[in-house]
Order: sequence, then structure tokens, then C-alpha cells
Amino acid sequence: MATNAPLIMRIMALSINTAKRAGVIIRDVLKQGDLGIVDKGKNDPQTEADRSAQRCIIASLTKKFPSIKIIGEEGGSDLNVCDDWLVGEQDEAFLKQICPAAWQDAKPEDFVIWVDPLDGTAEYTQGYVEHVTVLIGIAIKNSAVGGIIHQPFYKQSSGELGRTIWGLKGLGTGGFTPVKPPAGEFIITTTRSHSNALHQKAVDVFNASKVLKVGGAGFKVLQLLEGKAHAYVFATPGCKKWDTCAPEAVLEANGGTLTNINGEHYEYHADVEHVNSRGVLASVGNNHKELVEKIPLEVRQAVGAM
Ligand SMILES: Nc1ncnc2c1ncn2[C@@H]1O[C@H](COP(=O)(O)O)[C@@H](O)[C@H]1OP(=O)(O)O
Ligand SMILES: [Mg+2]
Ligand SMILES: [Mg+2]
Ligand SMILES: [Mg+2]
Repeated sequence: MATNAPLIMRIMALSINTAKRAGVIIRDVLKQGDLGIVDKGKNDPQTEADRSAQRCIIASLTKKFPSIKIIGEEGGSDLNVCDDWLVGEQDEAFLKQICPAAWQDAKPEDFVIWVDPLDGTAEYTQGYVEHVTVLIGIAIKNSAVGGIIHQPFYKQSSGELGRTIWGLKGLGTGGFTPVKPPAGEFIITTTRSHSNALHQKAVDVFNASKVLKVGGAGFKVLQLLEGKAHAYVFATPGCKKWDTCAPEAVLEANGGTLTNINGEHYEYHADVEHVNSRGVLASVGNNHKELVEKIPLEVRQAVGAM
């Protein structure tokens, strides 16, 4: 069964276990205490956990799927990793599911895998570890189709640390229970570390009943999926394709929508520009278009020109 399953199913099943292994690395680096922080730019830190988790993920996926294009946030990594970091086992429970017909015949050259080994690095270095996620996004022919969002520091009721959420368009989601956000309120989730005056203007026009400021694209989309917020607004460039590919796929597999602030989907082919230059707008209801129209034209024009 496992080796005969369609490629997308095998990639998803290996990515689930690889994201979990990366989560262990992220917890271990924090435990050991020396984060090895390097500044890549303004408000853009990288730690030993980002570097090591990326090596683990890319080495494992490359070994099993050598002809598939993989793009990771931390650039070209040394893939000569210890055996302990090489994940070869696929998640068997995931493989038992039926592959949606649309993806059954996808070939290696149709795929791009977008890897954010640690989303929410600023929050990781500041102790907001529950905002941290590992993101593995799977694009087929330009579109975000499948995604894994692993939360290394999520405390399960059993006491176990970490949980792994997946989504595949046409199949659905797993690893959590989707909840609808409360009716009669409008709660926005947004950045806590990359705001500016223009972005704030876009948030303000919604006149939200509550604005949650949290780190990471993965964590914000989880808040939408678990009914903590109605919309995710990020009206500034800065996040990249590896930040949105997995969250977009998981959210949309559950009926939500993730686009730029003009309501257009991003493209995820191998040659696309990495920056999401027109920000992010994500929602769970069926009023995405209305939300887009609320963002003032001057904000949309200014974000597009940044
Ligand atoms: N200006 C920026 N420079 C670099 N990364 C950014 C920037 N803005 C957002 N990001 C990435 O998008 C994620 C979501 O942004 P925010 O938390 O501000 O809403 C951040 O955790 C960060 O990912 P990462 O932590 O993987 O570098
Ligand atoms: Mg980063
Ligand atoms: Mg990120
Ligand atoms: Mg990252």
C-alpha cells in the first residue's frame, strides 16, 4: 500500500513525521540554551533551531524524493546530516486515506515543497514558544495544495508536548478539531512584531471587536481554524511563500480562504518571487470578498508599491 500510494500522499505522510522530528530539534535547542542568533535583516532573526530543523527536513525529503524541487527559508543547507535526523518512515494512518482524484497523477516535476523550518522565530527567541510552528507546504502546478503545521510546544491534555495538523485540498484536515468563530463578533488576528502605520490603518477599518497580536503565519491560521479569530490581516510585505504555502493549503482544505490583500491567490511555482509583496488576508467565513473591499484603496496601492 505505502509504496504504491500516489506521490502527494507519500510526500504528505513523510512530511508529517519529518515536521515532528524538526519539532524535537527545536525543543532541544531551547533546552540546551544557546540559541545561536544571527540577524538576517531588520526584525528577521535566525537561530540554531531554524538551521538544524531545516537541515533535518530538507535532507529527509530529498533522500526519499530526490527529483522534487524543495525551497527552504534558510537557503542552501548542508544535507549531510546524522542518521538521527534522517526521517524515512511515513505516517501510516495518513496513507490509509484515499487520494483525491485531482492529485492522483501528479508527477515529480509538478511539485514544489516550501519549507519554513521554524515560523515565529522572533517569538521563539522571546519566550512566546506556543506561537512557533514548523511549516511544510506542498504546491502542485503553482497552487498550494497540501500542508503540515506542527506545533512543537503545544501541550496536549495527555501531557504530551506537540501536535501535528495537516490539510489536503479535496481530502480535508486532521490532527485537530475545527471550530467556527463566535457569531456576532469580529476578531482579527495579526502580527505582533512586524506592524507599521499603513498596516495599522488596514486593521483599524474593520472596527474589530478584538485584535489578537500573535507571531507566525502558521499560528494565526490555526487561530482561524480553531475559532479564535474570523480574519488574519497582514497589510505589508515581509512574509514569504514558505510562510503561506502550508497555512493556505490547510485553511482552504477546511473551507477558508488565504489570499493577498487584493483577494488574489499567490503562486507557488519554483521561480516565483519569494516575498508575498501584497500582504496576506485570510478568513474562515464566506465573506472574503467583502473583507477585501473594506481595505482602503490607498492602503492596497501603497502596499503594492512597497
Ligand atoms: N519583515 C519580515 N522579515 C522577515 N520575515 C518576516 C517579516 N514579516 C513576516 N515575516 C515572517 O512571517 C511570519 C509571520 O509574520 P508575523 O508574525 O509578523 O505576522 C514571521 O514569523 C516571519 O517568519 P519566520 O519567523 O519564519 O522568519
Ligand atoms: Mg525567518
Ligand atoms: Mg515564517
Ligand atoms: Mg522561519
